[in-house]
Amino acid sequence: MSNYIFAQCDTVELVKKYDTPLYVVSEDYIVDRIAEIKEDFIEKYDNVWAVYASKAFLTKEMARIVNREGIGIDVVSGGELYTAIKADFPMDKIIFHGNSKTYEELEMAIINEVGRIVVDNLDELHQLNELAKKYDKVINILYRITPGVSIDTHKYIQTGQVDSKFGVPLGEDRIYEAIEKAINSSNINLLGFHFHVGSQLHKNNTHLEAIEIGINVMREAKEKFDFETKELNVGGGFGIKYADSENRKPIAFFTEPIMEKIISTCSKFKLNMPKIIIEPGRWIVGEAGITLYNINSVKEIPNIRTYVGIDGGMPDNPRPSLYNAKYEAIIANKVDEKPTELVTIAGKCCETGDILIWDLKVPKIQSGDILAVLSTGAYNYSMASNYNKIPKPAVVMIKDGVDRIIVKRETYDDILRNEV
Ligand SMILES: Cc1ncc(COP(=O)(O)O)c(C=O)c1O
Ligand SMILES: N[C@@H](CCCC[NH3+])C(=O)O
Repeated sequence: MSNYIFAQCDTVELVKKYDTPLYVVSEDYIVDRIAEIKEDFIEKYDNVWAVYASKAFLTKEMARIVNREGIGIDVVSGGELYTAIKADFPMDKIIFHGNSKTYEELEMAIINEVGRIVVDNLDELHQLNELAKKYDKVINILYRITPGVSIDTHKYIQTGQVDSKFGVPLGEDRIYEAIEKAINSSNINLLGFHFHVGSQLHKNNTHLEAIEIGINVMREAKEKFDFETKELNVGGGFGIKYADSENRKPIAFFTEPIMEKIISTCSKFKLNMPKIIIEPGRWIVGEAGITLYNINSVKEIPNIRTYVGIDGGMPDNPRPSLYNAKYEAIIANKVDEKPTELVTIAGKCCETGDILIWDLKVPKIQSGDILAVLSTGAYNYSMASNYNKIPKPAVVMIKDGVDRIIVKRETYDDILRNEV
């Protein structure tokens, strides 16, 4: 009987060593994805750049890996910025996002000389300019625009539609008022524009539609204010494989048409080519991760369904309950056995909706078996909570078949550390 091998490691042995639930992340996979971005995007075109959207998965070690591989990082909160600082990430390679940044977060970004701040609204611009004056700095910014496109993904992970909390809306010339204000702000250096249309996209048409809209803003800004756009950041959102019916596309599937479209549209309108930035998160790390669980119980409701209770669920992976996200899984200690039954993988929270997988085909299983849920590298550890006072799992990173702990398992005392 053989066990499931992930990133050259026997997952059952990992469980013996580190216990469950356990996030396991392949460094080799992450390095391969970044290498693909370098080869097919960064080295292929002039004046382009990639930053990793760290909200997908961020630890100090992840920031060190991304830095070593030579791309930038996007952060979206003081906490993510702090993690990057503690990992000695070069501050000029950081882009700071966020639709509702606090005064303290803006101040932190300024003091630490973050490379670019993506400004979401005019209140933020005003605060930033005042803070920049206080610290006698000039801040590089991009405006996040809301392109107003329709997006083929779950409603909760669409971002670029007209009715969105993200970015400066394009209706009623709001963006031109914002551009003029930025140009006239003493301590602001407007570099250009950013949009992010949505996440887990398997088609490239939405990016292309948004590019047309973005370049139109560039064109009008040139006409109205003689403003030359130096940077256009087209966001991330490139999809990965979760279910068997999906496939991760090569990065070039997105970047080639993106670059073609930008080059041809800029040339049509006689605009200089700006620096083009992409921000993949999930695409770099999603398939790099799996989660290992112990099966606690197998409960059959005759003629209805069989619930398989595991030692994790919603707190370590909220995506199924939040977005109805689908996952594939295997029984790690029974990979050679034929799937014969259909079961439902139930999380351990006191919550009916805490179901990780509704229908999973498995061989005959029993308590003590190990479940490996696949493609959990993105938005699992980073979205984990302590609901029901459940400690967060450890994270093990694997390189060349050698495992090392990068985040220790939380203890009950860790959960209570700030309580009086
Ligand atoms: C501004 C921005 N950039 C990049 C990303 C990365 O998204 P993904 O992980 O889907 O590539 C997101 C999240 O959707 C985002 O909001
Ligand atoms: N957290 C989401 C995506 C949000 C991406 C950031 N805007 C997910 O798991 O799919």
